[in-house]
Amino acid sequence: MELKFNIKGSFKTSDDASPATEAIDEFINEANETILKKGAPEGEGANVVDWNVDGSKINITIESGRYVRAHDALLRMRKPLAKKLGKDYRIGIRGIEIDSFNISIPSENQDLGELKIPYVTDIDYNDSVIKLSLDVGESELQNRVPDRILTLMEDKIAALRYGGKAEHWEVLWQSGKKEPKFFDDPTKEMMNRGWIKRGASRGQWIHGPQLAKLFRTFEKIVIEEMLEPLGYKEMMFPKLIPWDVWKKSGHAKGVYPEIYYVCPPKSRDPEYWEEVTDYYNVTHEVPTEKIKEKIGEPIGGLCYAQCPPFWIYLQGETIPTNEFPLKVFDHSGTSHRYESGGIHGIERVDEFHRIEIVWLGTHDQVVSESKALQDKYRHIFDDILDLEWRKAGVTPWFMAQEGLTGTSEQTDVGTIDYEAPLPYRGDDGEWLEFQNVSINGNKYPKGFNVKSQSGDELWSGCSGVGLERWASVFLAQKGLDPENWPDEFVKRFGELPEGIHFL
Ligand SMILES: Nc1ncnc2c1ncn2[C@@H]1O[C@H](COS(=O)(=O)NC(=O)[C@@H](N)CO)[C@@H](O)[C@H]1O
Ligand SMILES: [Zn+2]
Repeated sequence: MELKFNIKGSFKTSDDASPATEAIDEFINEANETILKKGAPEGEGANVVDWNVDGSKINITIESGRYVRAHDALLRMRKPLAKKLGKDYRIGIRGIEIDSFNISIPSENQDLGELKIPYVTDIDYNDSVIKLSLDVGESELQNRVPDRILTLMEDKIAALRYGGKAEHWEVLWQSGKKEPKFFDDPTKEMMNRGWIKRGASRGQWIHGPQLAKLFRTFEKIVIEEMLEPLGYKEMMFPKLIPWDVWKKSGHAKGVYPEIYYVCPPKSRDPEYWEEVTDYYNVTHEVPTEKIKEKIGEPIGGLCYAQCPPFWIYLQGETIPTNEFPLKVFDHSGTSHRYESGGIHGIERVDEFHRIEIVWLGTHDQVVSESKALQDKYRHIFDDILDLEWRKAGVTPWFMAQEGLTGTSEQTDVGTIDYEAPLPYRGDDGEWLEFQNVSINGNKYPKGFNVKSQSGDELWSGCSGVGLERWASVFLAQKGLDPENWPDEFVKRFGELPEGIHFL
């Protein structure tokens, strides 16, 4: 059974179209041979399988497969038919009405669960076919809504077929084994020594002077040993992300379960909020139900991937060829993800600190910049932090964040995860991803319409350095006592600051 479109609709005419029945018959027979086959492979295309004139309505039934889809066929017919009726009978076509629209999709997998898809009024599962009934009008046809519904359904069926295909993962490089200096959970040890305390919010920590200095030393090393020598310039990217950015970065396709949403107040007028402030002042409870009525729709959310908002800076611009490769980085604020349940140490938190590195240029420039960064990272992890670590090729981060698995068709596009063992997890404990380097192909320059004066296709890459993750790995392998830390690191760290003491 093939994919099938079936549409029953009508052209509404300005006058009774019965006198034109002969001409309409001629038109439809010809259309079945010409415009309804144009662009379709041999034997494919659309067919008018039934029609009749009923006063000022020309009722029509069109069937098709994947090529020249029934709704496209209907739209293709409108203009030439109107021309013919206008010229010979002075009858106009006022519009298109859709009485029924069905898409039948062959699929062995039927358990798609309870789906709520816009414009889909019914989903009927019978032997290996999923039949969708759509309730759409002419403007939805113009806006390609049926095609997007089909793509969405085929993605869902494909995801089922791969059975949530395991994430792509292959080791690319591995350092030598290193003797651990420490075997406990660094988060527990840091809490014992007052280096950190839990923040008031879910998955959030407050970093004491010791850990803050560790983070700042990591940043100093990344900037001095890598970003400055490679010519990266610091910028400051926004941390409140509106939907428009996530629509262009692709996150709007599937990041909803993990976003910390942001809703603005409906009014700044203190009087508008008086009921809320009075309620709190009397009860010392925050009336969130009342607040919900007084705030608007979410305008987006807190920073999630850190690089997307940067692209608004370049959006719509053409950049001189000799400016490439453009190289920037940001570490101006926190990222927030509503991570899955379970309390984790600082390895997986809802609020984290990251250096986001972004570079763009031609394909060759982006690939060679990625290699240059990887060389510097190796120098940092081998010669300064003295870590045991490895690199693994994985599903590109931006695909994973759109709910996709597998790898990109574009060669050279992909993400390299940097992973390290945490001795306290035991010999076969899961290694922790502590940063990554990605080549994102043309996705961002295209998504944000950024051009090069040369007209070459622009590519970009990004690398995320998670400071909580670096700290987790470094402290898990080296412990919290600077006398056990590598000299090259201590040289850059200096003295361990005194923390705050409690009685
Ligand atoms: N929940 C989290 N807690 C701590 N660090 C995190 C968390 N999520 C991501 N990170 C850090 O951020 C890095 C990059 O995150 S990512 O989702 O893999 N990639 C991206 O978002 C890319 N834009 C590169 O930053 C991770 O390697 C990790 O170091
Ligand atoms: Zn990024």
